[in-house]
Amino acid sequence: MSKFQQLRLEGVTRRFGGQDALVDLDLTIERGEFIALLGPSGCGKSTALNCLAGLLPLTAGRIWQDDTRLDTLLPEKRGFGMVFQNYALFPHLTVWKNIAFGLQMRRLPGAEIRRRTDEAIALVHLEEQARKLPGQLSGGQQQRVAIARAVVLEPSLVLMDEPLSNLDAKLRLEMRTEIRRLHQALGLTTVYVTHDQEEALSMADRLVVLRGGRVQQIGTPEQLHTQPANRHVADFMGFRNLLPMKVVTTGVSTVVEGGGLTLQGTPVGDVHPGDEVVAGVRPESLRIAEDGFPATVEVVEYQGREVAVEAVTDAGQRLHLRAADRPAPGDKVRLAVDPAALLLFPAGGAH
Ligand SMILES: Nc1ncnc2c1ncn2[C@@H]1O[C@H](COP(=O)(O)OP(=O)(O)OP(=O)(O)O)[C@@H](O)[C@H]1O
Repeated sequence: MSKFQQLRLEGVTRRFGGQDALVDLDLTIERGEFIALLGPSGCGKSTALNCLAGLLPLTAGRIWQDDTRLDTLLPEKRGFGMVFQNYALFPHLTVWKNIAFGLQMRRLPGAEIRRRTDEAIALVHLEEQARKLPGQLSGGQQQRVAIARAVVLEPSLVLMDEPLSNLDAKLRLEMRTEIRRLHQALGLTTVYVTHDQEEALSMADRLVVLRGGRVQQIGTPEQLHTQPANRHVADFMGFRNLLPMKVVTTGVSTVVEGGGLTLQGTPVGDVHPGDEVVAGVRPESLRIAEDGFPATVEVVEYQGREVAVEAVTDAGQRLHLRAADRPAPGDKVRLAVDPAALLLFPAGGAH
C-alpha cells in the first residue's frame, strides 16, 4: 500500500469476553511520526498494536488510512512492517536470505531484490554478517536483521512491539539510537510499544500513555514530562513522591496540608478548598534547604555525580530526593520544594 498522509484511529475498542483490553482509542498519526504506546503491563499496548496490524479484529471503532477504511482489511493488505521482541528469523537461512525473503515472495526481479537487500543490510551495518546464519549472531545483530527484514519492504507503517526487551542494557541503548536513525533515514512512520518510559521519551515524537485500556494522555515527551495530565501519568513520568493532601486555600497560591506538612503547589485542573489531592514532586525537585520542613535521612545511594536519598518526615512520610553533597543515614535535614514543581492532582482524577 502506498504512503499515506494520516492514519486515524477512531474509538478503537477491543474486549475479550467481558473485559475491556482497549477502550475508545482516538489517535491521528501523521506520516513520518514516531509514536510510542506506553504503559504498564496489561494496559492494552499490544492490543492496540495488534488492532492496527489487523491481527485482532476491533470490537468497535474504525481505522482510516487517509480516505481508505483499513480495519476491514486483512493484515497482509495493510502493507505494514512488524518487528517483535522474539525476532522470528528463519534459522536455516543466512542473514541475506532472511532479509531478501519478503521481496522474493513478492516475485520482484532478481536485480531489484539484490539491490534492495544489499541496501537494507548496509543500513543496519550487517555487511560482515550477510552470509552468516542467525544462530551465529548476537542478540542485537539478530534484532537488526529483523528490522532490516521489515523495512526492506518499504512499509507505509512499521509496528514494533517491545523490540529491545530481550537485549542487555548497553545494547538496548545502542539500538534505541539505531532505530531512531533508521526511522529518520528511511522516512518511516513508526508505532513503538514499550513499558519503559525512558525509552519512549528518548525515541518518540509523541507518546500515548495507556492505563487499564484507556488513554491517559497523548503528548510530546516535553508535555508529558512537565505537564502530566493526572497522577497516574505523573507516577509513570518519574514523580516518585506522591503525597495524599487536602487543599486549604486556593487563589493567588494554592496551599495544601497533610501528613504534618503544609506546602504550596500548582493545581492540575480544578481544585477547591477541602478537596483531597495527590501532591506530586520529582526527586530532583525536592531540595535540602534551611527554610524547609524537617526530615531524617534513612538511605543514601550512590548514583553518579549525585546521590539518591530516602528521607522520612517527622510524621512518617517517606520521600525521595537527590543531593549533590552526601548526607549520611540518621542526618536531620530540612527539605523544600518550589510551588511550581509541586503538582496537585485531584485525588479522584481520571480513572
Ligand atoms: N487473547 C486474549 N484473551 C483474553 N484477554 C486478553 C487477550 N489478550 C489480552 N488480553 C487482556 O487484555 C488486557 C490488555 O492486554 P495487552 O496485551 O494489550 O497489554 P500490554 O499493555 O501489551 O501488556 P504487556 O506489556 O504485558 O504485553 C490485559 O488485561 C490482558 O489480560
